[in-house]
Amino acid sequence: HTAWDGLILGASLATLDAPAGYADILDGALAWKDGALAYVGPRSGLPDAPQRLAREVIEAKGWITPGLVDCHTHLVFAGDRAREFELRLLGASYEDIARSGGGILSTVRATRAADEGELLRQSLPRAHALISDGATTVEIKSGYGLDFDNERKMLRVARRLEQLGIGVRTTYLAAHALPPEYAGRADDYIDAAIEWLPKLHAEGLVDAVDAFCEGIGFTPEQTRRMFEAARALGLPVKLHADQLSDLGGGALAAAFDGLSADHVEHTSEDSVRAMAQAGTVAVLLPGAFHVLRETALPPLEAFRAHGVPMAVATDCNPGTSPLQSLRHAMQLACTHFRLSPEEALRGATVNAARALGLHDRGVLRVGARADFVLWNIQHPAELCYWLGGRLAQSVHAGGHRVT
Ligand SMILES: O=C(O)CC[C@@H]1NC(=O)NC1=O
Ligand SMILES: [Fe+3]
Repeated sequence: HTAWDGLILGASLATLDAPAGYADILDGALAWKDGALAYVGPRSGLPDAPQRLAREVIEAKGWITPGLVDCHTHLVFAGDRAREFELRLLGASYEDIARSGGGILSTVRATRAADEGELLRQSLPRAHALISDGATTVEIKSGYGLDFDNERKMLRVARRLEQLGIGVRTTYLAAHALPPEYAGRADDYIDAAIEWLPKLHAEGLVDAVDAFCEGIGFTPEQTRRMFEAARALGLPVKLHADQLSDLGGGALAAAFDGLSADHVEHTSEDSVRAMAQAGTVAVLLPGAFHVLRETALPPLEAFRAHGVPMAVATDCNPGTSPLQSLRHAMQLACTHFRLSPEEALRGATVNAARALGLHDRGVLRVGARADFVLWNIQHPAELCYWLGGRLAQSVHAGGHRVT
């Protein structure tokens, strides 16, 4: 279990008889000041920590971990696609549905029809669900608006979810699908999406830029143009890469020093090498793999062999991954991708923060954001073991208790 080093702050005194090898176990006490962790370590050394918290930790039968970071979600959207779920169970493929005007475009129609307040109202329950299962930072993409006003509306709603006390990082994903008004004119649409970007960035609505590089999405050349526009504004990039086929998406993200390449089921070993070279994180999305009944596994051994950090995220979206628990995504990553529970937890904390270009969270250390979760578990592997259930006793973000 020494591989857990650096991940688990420690256990309450009640569980100090935890499995041998948890060399870094402390008595789980911690303190914060102004939203950052001011002290971690034995309770006896606590300077001015809130005694209430110290008592809660020490007397709880639980473990503390860093707050979970969900580094890939589409959680702002209107409507749902339950009917499509039925059609896929009757044999329709995801691509068939997309090509016949359903899929992403049906969510685009619903999202365009909802005003900002309604979009926020429909998105709040999904954000609350992620938080109640341990998420304290959530990445949220646009990509169901596909015109300036509606992409802006989505990004504004994403920013407003910070009202829940969590960290929010926004990603501009106008290059998610071709809207009907640009049917057959993908290059013209990319021109328009590039034109909207600086205006949205000027309003403080964009933290990163993404694209769906796929046969049913955009070409590598169109993706490259989107990325060049991001680079011109100093914005980092990430990519929906090699999800259904190998278009060299992993290498394309790496060529722009991308924060991450996501999905990566069909990513080649050459792309893995390029990702390792660039420090690009591989974001595994086992929810979409599971729901689409995908069979191609991401090149996990290549990621491990080349030292590409692996993150795990929900990809919370109405089509391929209507998943509202990052802990459940961790379970799926272990079951489908054979990640160890330690790799899955690292993938939802340290590596997920890295996939967002953040270094002040995903780990418990002095000076980091005071984001942490107190779990009702006796062993950290339980986070990946239990399907469902409510394991989080309390969730703390930026020095405030959010659940
Ligand atoms: O089906 C949806 O609504 C989004 C699907 C999601 N977007 C993407 O580029 N790949 C996905 O799995
Ligand atoms: Fe996605």
